[in-house]
Amino acid sequence: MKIAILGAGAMGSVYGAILARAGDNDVWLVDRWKEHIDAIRANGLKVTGASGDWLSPSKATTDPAEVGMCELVIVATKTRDIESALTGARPMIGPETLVLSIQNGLGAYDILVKTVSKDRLLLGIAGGFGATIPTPGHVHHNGFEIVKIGATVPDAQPAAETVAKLWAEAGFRAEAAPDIQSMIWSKLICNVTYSAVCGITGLTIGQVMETPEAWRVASSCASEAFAVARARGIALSFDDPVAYVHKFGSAIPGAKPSLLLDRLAGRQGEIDFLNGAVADEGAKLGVPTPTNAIVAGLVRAMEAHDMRPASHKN
Ligand SMILES: NC(=O)C1=CN([C@@H]2O[C@H](COP(=O)(O)OP(=O)(O)OC[C@H]3O[C@@H](n4cnc5c(N)ncnc54)[C@H](OP(=O)(O)O)[C@@H]3O)[C@@H](O)[C@H]2O)C=CC1
Ligand SMILES: CC(C)(CO)C(=O)C(=O)O
Repeated sequence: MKIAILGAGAMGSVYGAILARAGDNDVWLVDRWKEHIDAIRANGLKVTGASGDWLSPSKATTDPAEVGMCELVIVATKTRDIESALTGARPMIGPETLVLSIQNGLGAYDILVKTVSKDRLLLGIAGGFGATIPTPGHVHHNGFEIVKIGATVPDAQPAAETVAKLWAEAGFRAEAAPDIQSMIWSKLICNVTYSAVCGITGLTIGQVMETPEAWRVASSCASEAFAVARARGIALSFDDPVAYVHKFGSAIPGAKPSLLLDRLAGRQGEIDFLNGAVADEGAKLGVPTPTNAIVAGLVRAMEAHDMRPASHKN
């Protein structure tokens, strides 16, 4: 299958590398980060971490016109960049192209449906990867846990199953998700546990779990998000959110959530789609979310002053 990864940062690079390794796929990494793309074009994409240490044969470009029409475009930008990335990606997207978008948090769907027809739109989650780009041309991932792919309308469910099979054949633990709300909220509960607390303190996921004061705040974020999901009528496969997020974190203790990586790099993170979104949903439904509201406020204050967590012992 001809596939473009639109936004080949930390996660997009992992997706592209592994899909390209499968052999049958013609995979392009497309990103506006020239240094990263130039490094891949010159030396290949170096992958280290949970899938081993290896060199991926993915092709890479900053120009969607060089790629041309694709059968599948995987959007792996941050949520706030989806719209502009899709606008620039027009040469890769025709009437038959499937668009699979994989972001953490709430908000991607509302942006995507403005430009992608629902019968070609798939949403996904990737859980337990903890990916970073240590240097241009090199992606590292702490884990290799789960990928779920779902349709937003029943007509697109067969496409979700075909695409999930393609990912599984490439080596991902991937499956089609019959209920995308459940898929999105289950992952959101994990993200809001760690994103803001790590982003504020600079601690890794494992360090938050080991530090009682940090863990109290993190698990309170999880419990509040679980209560909001319940109030929204989201079907979840677990009853104990704290045990659920503890198991999630235990698989990637060394990982730094992307919100922390963004803070360390002085970039705006996804707080509005994570803890901020839980607080907004809670306010609409009358479910108290004081911890999520406070940590979201602190992250926004840090972003406003470009405050970065101090370095700490690992
Ligand atoms: N990192 C992780 O471990 C995980 C992240 N996620 C989620 O996956 C999504 C992606 O995260 P992550 O990979 O960490 O993010 P990154 O910031 O590492 O990667 C996103 C890439 O998209 C690029 N981009 C933005 N806009 C465009 C555009 N218009 N055209 C081309 N490229 C563009 C960015 O460039 P630039 O830097 O210039 O903005 C960046 O290189 C997020 O929603 C995140 O929450 C999910 C699971 C795990
Ligand atoms: C690392 C983390 C928790 C946030 O970016 C993540 O979403 C994942 O790897 O599943």
